[in-house]
Amino acid sequence: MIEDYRPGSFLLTSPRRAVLATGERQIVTEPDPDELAKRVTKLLVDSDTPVAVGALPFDTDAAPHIVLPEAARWSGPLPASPREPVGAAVSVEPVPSRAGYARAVAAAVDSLRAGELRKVVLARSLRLTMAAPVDVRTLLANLVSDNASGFTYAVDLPCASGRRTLVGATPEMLVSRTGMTVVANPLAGSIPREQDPEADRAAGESLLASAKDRDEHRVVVEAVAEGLRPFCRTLAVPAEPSLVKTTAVWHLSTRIEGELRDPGITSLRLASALHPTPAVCGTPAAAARSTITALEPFDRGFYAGAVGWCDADGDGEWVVGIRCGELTEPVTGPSTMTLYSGAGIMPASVPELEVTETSAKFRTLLRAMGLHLDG
Ligand SMILES: C=C(O[C@H]1C=CC=C(C(=O)O)[C@@H]1O)C(=O)O
Repeated sequence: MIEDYRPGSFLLTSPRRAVLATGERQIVTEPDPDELAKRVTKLLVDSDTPVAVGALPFDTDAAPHIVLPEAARWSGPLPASPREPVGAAVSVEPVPSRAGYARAVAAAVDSLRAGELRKVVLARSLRLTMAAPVDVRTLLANLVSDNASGFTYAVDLPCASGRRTLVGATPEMLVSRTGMTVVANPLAGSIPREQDPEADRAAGESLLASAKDRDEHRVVVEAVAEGLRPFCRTLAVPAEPSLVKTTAVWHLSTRIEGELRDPGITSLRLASALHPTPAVCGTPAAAARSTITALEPFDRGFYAGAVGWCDADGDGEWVVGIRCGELTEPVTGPSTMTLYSGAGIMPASVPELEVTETSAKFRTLLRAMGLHLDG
């Protein structure tokens, strides 16, 4: 299926299936969640378009980008393929610097200890100026090969001229709806993987035992359960997190499953009810958002948003838009790829460890691009 990806297409793969959508019949940018879900469902029911695809930005006041494509098709999980080079970077600019990020984390820890906040997620970026155009199809194939148990995606984003594409491989599913069954799988609490298998296992176990990480995780599970409860007749929330791993990091994970009260609630409506969870924002959400605005020197755009699809029955799958880069291809001049990586900050956070954790998270994209850089 990846062979058929073209610039401008939408692709989302999961361990169960992949969806590829091409062309744009209509774009919906309504920010109100109820209105957005209603409008998209009406367009799907009134047309022969099988699915709507797209992304919600991090900022819930900003416009979503939901597309009714010309054509869409599903396949089973995508196979791994031989790795191919993607392209070299001529310059790499960390924004903020690693030291600047450590200072922002220290400032957030001060606010957390003062009791204004319970948790906040702070991100940093790496701006890569590319020596040659990036072949997104090859990048996607490399991401799929490295992240068989994750969700690889490419979304075309609104752009005044040239092209902007969000590309990534996230381990985190925000929410899926299949008939009356709703599943959410929040992740939060992380530790970098180790090369040595014994040390790697020990790192995972230390994460599972870490009080700071379990608190950081609990905040997200509580918010997701609270967000789903009004829509669900039943909701099963495991008391204990489990471990999941990507090639770069271990995470704490909790799979929540519920049964919908009302078949009219679509996967898109559920996604916008949950987004942004404290896995990307914090608690309380409004205070966390102001802290993010004050401490991060960039606009997140669609990083830490949601990416997914919704069909005419309301079924669909939405993932958290992390472990990604935003590729900007201007009409003239070099392409840039801005990678984003964030970490949940708690009162017990140590700034240098959050720098190391965000470095490890950059590796998902750096590795798939064939770049051996220490972000
Ligand atoms: C915000 C990111 O990760 C989130 C998801 C899983 C674990 C996280 C953590 O442990 O900090 C983050 O909350 C990111 O990768 O940019």
